[in-house]
Amino acid sequence: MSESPTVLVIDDDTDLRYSLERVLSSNGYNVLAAASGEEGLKVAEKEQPTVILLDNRMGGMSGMETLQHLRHTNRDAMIILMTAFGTTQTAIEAMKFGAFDYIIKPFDTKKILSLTEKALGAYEDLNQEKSYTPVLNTEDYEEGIVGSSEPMQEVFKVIGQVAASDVTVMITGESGTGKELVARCICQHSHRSSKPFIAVNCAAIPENLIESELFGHEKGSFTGATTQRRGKFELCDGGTIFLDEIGDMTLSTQTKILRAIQEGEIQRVGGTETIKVDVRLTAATNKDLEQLVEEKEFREDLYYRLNVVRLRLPALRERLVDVPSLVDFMLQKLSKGRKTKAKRVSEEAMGILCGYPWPGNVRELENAIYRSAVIAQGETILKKDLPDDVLSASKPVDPSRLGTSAPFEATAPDISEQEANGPAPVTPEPLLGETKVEPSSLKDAYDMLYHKLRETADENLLGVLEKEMLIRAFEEMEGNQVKTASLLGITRATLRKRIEQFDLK
Ligand SMILES: Nc1ncnc2c1ncn2[C@@H]1O[C@H](COP(=O)(O)OP(=O)(O)OP(=O)(O)O)[C@@H](O)[C@H]1O
Repeated sequence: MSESPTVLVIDDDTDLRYSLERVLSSNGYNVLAAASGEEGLKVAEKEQPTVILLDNRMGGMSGMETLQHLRHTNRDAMIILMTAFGTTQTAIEAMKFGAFDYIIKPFDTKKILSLTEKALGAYEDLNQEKSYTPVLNTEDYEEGIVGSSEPMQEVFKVIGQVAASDVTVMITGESGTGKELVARCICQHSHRSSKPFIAVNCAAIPENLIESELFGHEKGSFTGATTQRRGKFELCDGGTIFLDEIGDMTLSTQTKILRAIQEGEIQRVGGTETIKVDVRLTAATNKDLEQLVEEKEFREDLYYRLNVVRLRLPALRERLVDVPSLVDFMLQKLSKGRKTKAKRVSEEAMGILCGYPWPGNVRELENAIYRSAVIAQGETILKKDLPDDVLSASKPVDPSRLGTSAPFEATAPDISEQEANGPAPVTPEPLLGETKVEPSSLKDAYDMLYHKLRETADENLLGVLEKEMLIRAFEEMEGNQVKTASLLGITRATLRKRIEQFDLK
């Protein structure tokens, strides 16, 4: 095979074919030509060119048809469709059938050369980049919850411990961490698994409708109640109800929920009949319920009832080690559903995904992977396919260096079991100094510190850091200003200024 990259021109226009051959070969390409789709397919299969310039309008097999055949015989080739009609439909079709790009005729030499160059670059990226091969525990895939990091293993343990009993489980964690997924998993592993699981997002239902949604209503109980309707608690009898965003309910609804779980009884809106229900409750919130209790916005007795077992889901940035398996799981799901053809991620792209703090957690990762898989030209997602916000904010890491524990911070789920009638202790979120897993290197320590600071301070990061360093250095030097200044590498005068500035006297 020739050293120079091979370009195949498929066009039934002899003049254009000839000029393309001339331009491309004088720019160092090894050029092959075919005068029809049928002929082009034969040459392409035999010669496996890197780039194919394909005319859309040809007698016999059309460009679009040829393109579809080529995608089977020449999977990695970069195909540029040449079309005289630049319609949106042609563009969409061409990309849908896996073209690298398309160009509208007539075009100038510079344009076709630069596009060919670009296609060649993409080909090289695709073939030279090693794809990342994660070590996976595919058993998790069947459960639908992926995570081999220490914090997730703790979560799984708690799920196992609580699933068999009927205790109320309160799931906390940032948005997108998988609270609903965990609630479903608890239900699947309980004796209620054959009964309904119903999820209700309390924040998404208007205040005046939430009670009717949960407990049902009698005909004529309010304007619009034209028939009797059963609510979620009744529909869920024998099963598990998941109340998401429970912190968003009015006090009156809270009272009724308390009765439903305490007495196992409900009343439809506008009704007098007491209906027995047997429902296991799981609930979630990303609000500070303790604060709501203090502000009398949330009933204290309900709070304690809900907190029989409390499960805190770690943010994804606390368990970046799970990113490779989550990505693989997501890609498998997508390709099974035939939504995309991407099957893997290049090593470089995986490094970027593992170095991004994912403020929107697994949901954000899911969206990013879906988008990248749609954009990817071949079976491998490359750096260029990743969303801009991920590319710009990521500090790429070597995925294999992430180890088995969380890189930034590992916090065991916040679980506290209590007897049904006793209050559950409220476990505060861990503080900066309470990180349970040692960072494996100084770089990890800086990463961890940086992300912690980003969570707590919106600006003046250096100022916050400086103050903390100063306090610690002072403690170590037992308040000796000369030694502290020398340790910090500043003059005593600067130290005094900082003491005043940070009010440390
Ligand atoms: N560990 C996980 N493994 C696989 N997929 C996950 C995992 N965690 C979350 N997901 C996926 O991420 C998406 C968001 O999860 P889910 O809706 O359960 O989050 P949430 O915490 O309930 O979010 P919100 O607070 O916004 O309601 C879902 O599509 C879910 O399937």
